[in-house]
Amino acid sequence: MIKETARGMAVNLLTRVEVEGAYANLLLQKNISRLTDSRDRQFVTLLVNGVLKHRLTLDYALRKHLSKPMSSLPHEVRAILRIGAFQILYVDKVPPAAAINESVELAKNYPKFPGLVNVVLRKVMEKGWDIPWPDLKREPARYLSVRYSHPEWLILRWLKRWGAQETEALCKVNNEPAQTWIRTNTLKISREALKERLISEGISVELGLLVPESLKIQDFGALEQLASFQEGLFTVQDESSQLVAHVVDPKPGQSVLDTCSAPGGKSTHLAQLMQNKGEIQAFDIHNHKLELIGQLATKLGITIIQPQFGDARDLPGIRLESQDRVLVDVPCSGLGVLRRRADLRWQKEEQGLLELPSLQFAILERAASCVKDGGTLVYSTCTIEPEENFELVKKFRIAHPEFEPVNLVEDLPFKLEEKRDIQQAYKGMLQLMPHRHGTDGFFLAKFRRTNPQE
Ligand SMILES: C[S@@+](CC[C@H](N)C(=O)[O-])C[C@H]1O[C@@H](n2cnc3c(N)ncnc32)[C@H](O)[C@@H]1O
Repeated sequence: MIKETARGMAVNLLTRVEVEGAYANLLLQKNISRLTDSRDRQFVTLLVNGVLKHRLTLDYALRKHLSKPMSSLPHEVRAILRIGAFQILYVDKVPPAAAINESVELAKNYPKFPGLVNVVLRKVMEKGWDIPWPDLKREPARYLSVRYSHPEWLILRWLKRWGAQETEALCKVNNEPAQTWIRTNTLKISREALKERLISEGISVELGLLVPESLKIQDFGALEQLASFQEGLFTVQDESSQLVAHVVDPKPGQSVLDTCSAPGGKSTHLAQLMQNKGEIQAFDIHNHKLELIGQLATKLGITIIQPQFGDARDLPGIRLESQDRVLVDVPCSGLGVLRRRADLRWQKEEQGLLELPSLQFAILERAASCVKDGGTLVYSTCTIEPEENFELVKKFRIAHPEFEPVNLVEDLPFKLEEKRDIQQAYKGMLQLMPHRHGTDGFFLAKFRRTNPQE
């Protein structure tokens, strides 16, 4: 095994991802603390996530300079080449010559390969992006797939729906580094006071524009080590996810049902908005994840959440028409968060996508049955696929005329700018897109149960 410098650890982890099919984020979490310098920890994370995200493009560029197939090389040598090429092509702060020298050093663990690594990476440096690409006009899917490192089946879906320009814009944004957002725990501190506190802890902070609790942070080491984090003054949550609880709009004292709730990001936000008064039944089908809800609630000083083990298609123990507010944050394809989850794009298959809507619909229908007369139902996903979003909502509306859409224009904590967003919001729906809104891809729909006889 290669020595554990930052680059050495990145090679070892990427090899394990490839050979064992291990999850990169879990491997990073487990191993990274062995590096004592926080800059090394950040660098390993950058290399591992960067190589996973850009793997298709990196392999395409490397293959142009290799005389043998990548598959004939040992896994570790492939990882060394990818890490080298990633630094040369994507990381401005590493001089290309340093990237090559460090890669050759790593390759010395594999006696036949330092020469090959040196020659190939020198060519990557010389040629840069100036290599023959597939033709955008003739082979748009292939071009976008290798140029932006996305699976071709996914590009084909998007091209059919949005055309080349919009698909390219989306792919570009998916490859940008994800920003870190946190949510102020307003039960303990105001956003302004938290901002000051974080600045005093050496962190760069910017106020978010979409919701009143969000802050964008930069230049932090390990968040868990900050006193403000340990005191439960905030939790990490993307800004678009923070919108959901505001759209649910629960009031103190109400009964709230969160059908798919682990690890508790939205349940705890709902509790904040309820001033920790009332009752939240938080279901999830994975028992081990329910513990996370309890841990997060305790840390944030929240006592009104009752984690419940159960399938949201059944919701055992929840009476019909008993809840003031119901949130249905369904399991989904996650294709709105490709920027944030480096290897997610390679874990998905089209067949899996096609199977999701029937599960989502079954959950939504059972959840809807729990909404009181006059109560509201919010459906949310972190995807941009219409089958899981608009089309599913349309089917629900046809099957359930007892639910009317709730106009979101007034309900959102920020002002919509684009006409098409406003039109959708009037019909109770909002689709955020990474390339148009700068957020994760996120979908929301809100309905109210009405009594048709009245
Ligand atoms: C999008 S995540 C929920 C995130 C959560 N609302 C939050 O904000 O932290 C979807 C959750 O649904 C759960 N899940 C999947 N199938 C389910 C089912 N049939 N019934 C209940 N929960 C389910 C998963 O375990 C996962 O935790």
